[in-house]
Amino acid sequence: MDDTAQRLKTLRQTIDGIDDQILSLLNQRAQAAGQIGHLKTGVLYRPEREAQILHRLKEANSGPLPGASVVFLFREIMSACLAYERPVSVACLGPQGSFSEAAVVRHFGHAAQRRHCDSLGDIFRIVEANETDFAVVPVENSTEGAVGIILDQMVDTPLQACGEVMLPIHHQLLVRDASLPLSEITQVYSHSQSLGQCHHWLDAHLPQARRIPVTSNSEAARLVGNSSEAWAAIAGDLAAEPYGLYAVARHIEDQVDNTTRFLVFGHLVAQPSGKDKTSLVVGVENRPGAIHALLTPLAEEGVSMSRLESRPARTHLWSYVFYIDLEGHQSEERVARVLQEIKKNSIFVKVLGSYPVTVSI
Ligand SMILES: O=C(O)C(=O)C[C@]1(C(=O)O)C=C[C@@H](O)C=C1
Repeated sequence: MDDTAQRLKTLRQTIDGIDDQILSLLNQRAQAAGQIGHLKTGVLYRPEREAQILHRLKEANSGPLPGASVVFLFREIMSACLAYERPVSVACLGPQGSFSEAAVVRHFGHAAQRRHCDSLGDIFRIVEANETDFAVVPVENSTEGAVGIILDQMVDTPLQACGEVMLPIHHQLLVRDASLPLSEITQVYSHSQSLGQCHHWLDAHLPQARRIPVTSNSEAARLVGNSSEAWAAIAGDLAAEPYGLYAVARHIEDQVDNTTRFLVFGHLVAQPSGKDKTSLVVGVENRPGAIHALLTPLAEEGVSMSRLESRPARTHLWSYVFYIDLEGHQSEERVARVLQEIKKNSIFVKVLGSYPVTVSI
């Protein structure tokens, strides 16, 4: 055996020894999680605890593994431990291969059981009926803005927002026959948001193709996979393989940092994690200075606002509701005082929930 082969053998023995230790520790961890599970009632998932664990390990990490890998690995470890206690079930826009499914996996790990829904309209209903523990829904995209139908449903649902997910969105042009020239594609299918996010690329490369919006990107991939027409779908990587499609153009989104923010909804009220956000919907009178009065308490209490979005109220013509994200948990005194003041200056307030800020990877 030469010198290199000997060194390889020794290093692999070292790795085998480490793997044995990791395996034993993982099983000890799963057992501890199982014991915690016996002390709880109802849903076992605890978003604030998971966020604290990920923040702590990311900060404690001295490398050489990057922080993103540490977060990814421990997310999966917690996912497996939670599944050992009892698997969590999550509704998302489907079919298989959607960005919503990618958001579920990014937040809950691969052990989460996914329930694919045909339309955004079904998703809240499924969780409200206790058919799944949680729902993950898209609320805004960095290129296309708010997802209106979800904003409207957030006002009506009795569910609580208990988590957020930031997902980088990279679009691929998917076809059944990889030799099909782009100039022969007659129709391109995708969710309307995704068609909007690839608008310039489509103008430049597929000017002849009709753009057809469907309920989700993965539904577009499914349609194209089932047809022998010269059609294409715009969807993410996850949607290619299940429907026998090939990516003939990659990263076709107009903005390189295209990101979608999702919220997690469930019956659970997330406890403070130390780094939280609170989302609310507020209706104000249509009078001069109403918004100013609404926002003044934020400045006075030093509470930052990370989002302010207006949307027509469906009850009166030309009146608006505002979607506001505040930094902090509603149980913090200064946030509670701000909410009190906002209530005084508005027609109605609905606190959608407080939840840990997404742990970036
Ligand atoms: O600490 C708990 O409450 C646990 O159930 C353990 C654990 C973990 O694996 O660390 C598992 C699932 C929860 O979502 C949070 C944490």
